[in-house]
Amino acid sequence: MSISAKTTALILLMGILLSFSAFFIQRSVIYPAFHDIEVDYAKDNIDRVIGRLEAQREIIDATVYDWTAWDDTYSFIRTGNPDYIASNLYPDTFLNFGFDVALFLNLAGEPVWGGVFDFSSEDGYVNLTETHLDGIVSAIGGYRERIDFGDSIENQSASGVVLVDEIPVLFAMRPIVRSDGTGPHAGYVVFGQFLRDGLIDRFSEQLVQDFSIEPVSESGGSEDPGDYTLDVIDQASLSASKIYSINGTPSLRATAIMPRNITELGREITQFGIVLLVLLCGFFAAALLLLFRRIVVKPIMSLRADISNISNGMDYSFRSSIRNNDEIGALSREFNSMLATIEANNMELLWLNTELTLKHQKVLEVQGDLQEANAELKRLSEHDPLTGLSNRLALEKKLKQAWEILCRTGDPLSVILVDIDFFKLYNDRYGHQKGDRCLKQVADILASAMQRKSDMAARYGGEEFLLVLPGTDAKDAIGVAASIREQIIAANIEHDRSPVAPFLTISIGISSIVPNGEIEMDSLVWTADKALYAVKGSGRNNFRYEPVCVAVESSSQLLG
Ligand SMILES: Nc1nc2c(ncn2[C@@H]2O[C@H](COP(=O)(O)OP(=O)(O)OP(=O)(O)O)[C@@H](O)[C@H]2O)c(=O)[nH]1
Repeated sequence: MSISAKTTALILLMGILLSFSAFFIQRSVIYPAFHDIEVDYAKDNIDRVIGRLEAQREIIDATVYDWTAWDDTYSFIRTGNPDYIASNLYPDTFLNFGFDVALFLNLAGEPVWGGVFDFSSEDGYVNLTETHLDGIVSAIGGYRERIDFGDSIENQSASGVVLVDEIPVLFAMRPIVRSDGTGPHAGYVVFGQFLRDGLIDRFSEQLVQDFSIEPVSESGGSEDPGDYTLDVIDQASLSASKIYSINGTPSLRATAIMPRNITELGREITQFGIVLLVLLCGFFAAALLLLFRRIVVKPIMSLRADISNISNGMDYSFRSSIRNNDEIGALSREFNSMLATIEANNMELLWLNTELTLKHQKVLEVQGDLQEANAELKRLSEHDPLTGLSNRLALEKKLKQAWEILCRTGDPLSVILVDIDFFKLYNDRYGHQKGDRCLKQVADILASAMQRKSDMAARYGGEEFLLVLPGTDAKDAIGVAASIREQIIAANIEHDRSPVAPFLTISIGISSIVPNGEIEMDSLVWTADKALYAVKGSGRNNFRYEPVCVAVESSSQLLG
C-alpha cells in the first residue's frame, strides 16, 4: 500500500471519526441541552397560562371586592327592593365587565337577584338565567363556608371553578359589608365568567400561546398541583400541562401545545454544522493530500527514480537533485554523501583490482614457470638424460603400478631385458662419446618398439635396458623381442671388435606372468635376467623366453 493511499485512508478515517464524534456530541450533549431549554421554556409558558387564569380570577375578585363594600344601599339584599334592582341590576351592567354570572345572595345563600348571560353571542347577549341560575347557586353554595368572617375584610373571599352545562365558570365570592368595610354581613356578591373557547382564544392571543383547559376534580387525582406534565408529541411539538389551583383547590388543567422550535433549530444548526464539518474535512483532506503529494510523495518518488537510475546504470557519479530543507532533503544529502563514498571506494577498488590483476598475471606466469620447471623436474627425475628413456626409479614405479593393476584384472605382464653385446669393447674401440651415441641409437629403437601407451622402455643399467609390457603375453613379448633384435641388426652399427659380428648385436631375456598376490614381483625381472644370462652363455645376439616358475623346473628355451 502506497504512502498516498495510507494517508488518504488515515484522513478519511479521521473524517469519519470526527463526523461520528460530532454526531455523538449532537445527540448526547447538544440535543439534551436544547431539550432542557425547551422544557424550561414550556414550563414558563404553562406558568404564564396559569398566571393569566389567576390574573382573570383576581380581576373578578377585585371587582367583587369593589361591589361588596358599597354601603348601606345593599339594603335591597335584605329587603329585596324591586325598584333598586330594576334601576341598578341589568345585563349591560355586567357586559361592561364581561362577567357572565352575577349573583346577589342573602346570608342563607339564596339568590336575591341573579343573572346568567352569554355575552359571546354576536347577536347581543343571551340570557341563560332561567336555565343555569339554580345550578350555579347550588354549585357555589359550598364556597360560602370557606369565607371566614373573622378574618380581615381583604381575605374574606372565596373563588373557584364550577361546571355549568359542561362549561367551566371562574368565579369569585365575597360577603357584602358596609362601605367602611365593617359588618354586619348582609349577604354575598358573586361574579363569574364562562371560560368559553372564545375567552380562552383571547387569552391565547394575549399570551401568544395556544392553550386549552379542562376541569379537574377537586382532589386533582394523585398529581401534585405544582407538577408539570410534559409530553413530547412528536419531533415538532411538545405538550405541557399543569393544574391551576385556587386557594389550594385543584380547579383546572391547562394544557399548552408548543412547537419544538428550539430543538428544531438546534437540530438544524447542528446538522448544518456536521455537514459543514464533513465538507470542511473533505476539503482540508483533499488539500492536505495534495500538499502531502507535493511535499512528501513527489520528492520520495524522485529520489526513488534517482536510486533506480543509479542501480541500473551503476553510475555512482550521479547525484540526487533534491534540495528540500526537510527530512527528505536530509535523506537526499545523506544519499549523495553515500554515493561519493561509494565512488571513492570504487576508484580505490578499481586501482586495487588492477594491481591484483597484474599480480595475478605475475603469479600465473610464475605458476606456469613452476609448472614447466616441475614438469621438467619430473621428466628429469623419471628419465635417463642420455637416452631419454625412463630411468630406474620410474621403471620400478611403473612395474609396481602395473603389477598391482594386473593382479586385479588377471591380465599378463611381460618384461624384456636387453643387453648390448661386448659394449666395453665398443667403448674401447670407438671411444666413450661414440659409445654414448650408440646407447642413444639403441634406446631410440627400443622406444619405437613400444606400441602401447602403457608400455615402457627404461634404462636398466649401463648398457642394459628393460622393457615393461603390461597386458602383453609371452608370445607377443617374444615377437617384440625378435623385432627389436632384427632392427638392431638392421641398424648395422659398426662394431669390428665384437666376437659375434662386425656390427652391434644385443642379447635379450624375456619373461611373462599373470601377476597374483602369491608371486613376488621381482621374480619376473629375475627370470628375464636368467634368460638373458642363458642367451649370453649360448653365444649372444639372440633372445630367450623364460616363464616364471617357482615350483617347477624352468622349461626355458633359446629362440631365433
Ligand atoms: N660410453 C658409455 N659406456 C658405458 C656407459 N655405461 C656403461 N658403459 C660401459 O659399458 C661397459 C660394460 O662392460 P661389461 O659389463 O663388461 O659388459 P660387456 O663389455 O658388454 O660384456 P658383455 O655384457 O658380457 O657382453 C663398460 O665398459 C662401461 O664403461 C655409458 O653411459 N656410456
